[in-house]
Amino acid sequence: MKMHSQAYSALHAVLGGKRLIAFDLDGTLIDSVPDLAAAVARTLKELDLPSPGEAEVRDWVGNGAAVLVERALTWALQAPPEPSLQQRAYDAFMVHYGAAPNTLTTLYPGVQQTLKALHQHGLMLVLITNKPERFIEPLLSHFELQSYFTLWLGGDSLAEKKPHPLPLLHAAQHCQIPPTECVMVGDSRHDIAAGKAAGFTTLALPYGYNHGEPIETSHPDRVLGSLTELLMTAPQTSKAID
Ligand SMILES: O=C(O)COP(=O)(O)O
Ligand SMILES: [Mg+2]
Repeated sequence: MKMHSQAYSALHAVLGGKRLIAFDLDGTLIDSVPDLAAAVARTLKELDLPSPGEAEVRDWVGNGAAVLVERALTWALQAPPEPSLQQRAYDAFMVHYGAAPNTLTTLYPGVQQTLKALHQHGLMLVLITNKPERFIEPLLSHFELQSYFTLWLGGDSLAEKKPHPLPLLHAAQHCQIPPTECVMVGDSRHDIAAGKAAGFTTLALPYGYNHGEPIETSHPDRVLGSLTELLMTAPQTSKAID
């Protein structure tokens, strides 16, 4: 057990000098796969195709709704879908998910408390997800998180989505904060790649959706055990980056 005098503020160690934190949504703040999987299952059933389970859908999340639907169809057909079927399935998925985006979805532990504390600490918080923009506000509002965010961007808000750095650079510019003072917090290789390309510090969470790969393989600046590690005063451990 380390002495209290050796304790350090993880908030300062991780976020010292930082002014903007960009959060990913699915797999970082919310465990949304149960509702995504239910919407995918309804979509495929409607098309008389076999339905995948949550475990499959978990590995398909990360590149937005169109790619999720395309992966589900490719799995069900064992071949890439024709464009007309892809469009029908996408339209059906948007209706099904839009009708029930928060029935089975839960917040990960410590999310509310961490966002509130960071916001009170004066950090600018933005949300950058690959989820279609129309689903963001209903989810944030359901979980009472929207007041913490200055800006949110979906996968269809701009011309490019993660892993492209555009949404991150757009957020930094919107908030007039240089990328060197910005952090990207996410669960997938797309968050880490976008963060690195934008010149943000990258923090990863290991519990989300990363196509079945450990997030360490994307070499984030630091892997957190949970979001609350951004706030805790903790003894120095091997997890510190420098
Ligand atoms: O919708 C997705 O595919 C992933 O969304 P995320 O960027 O919030 O993880
Ligand atoms: Mg994610």
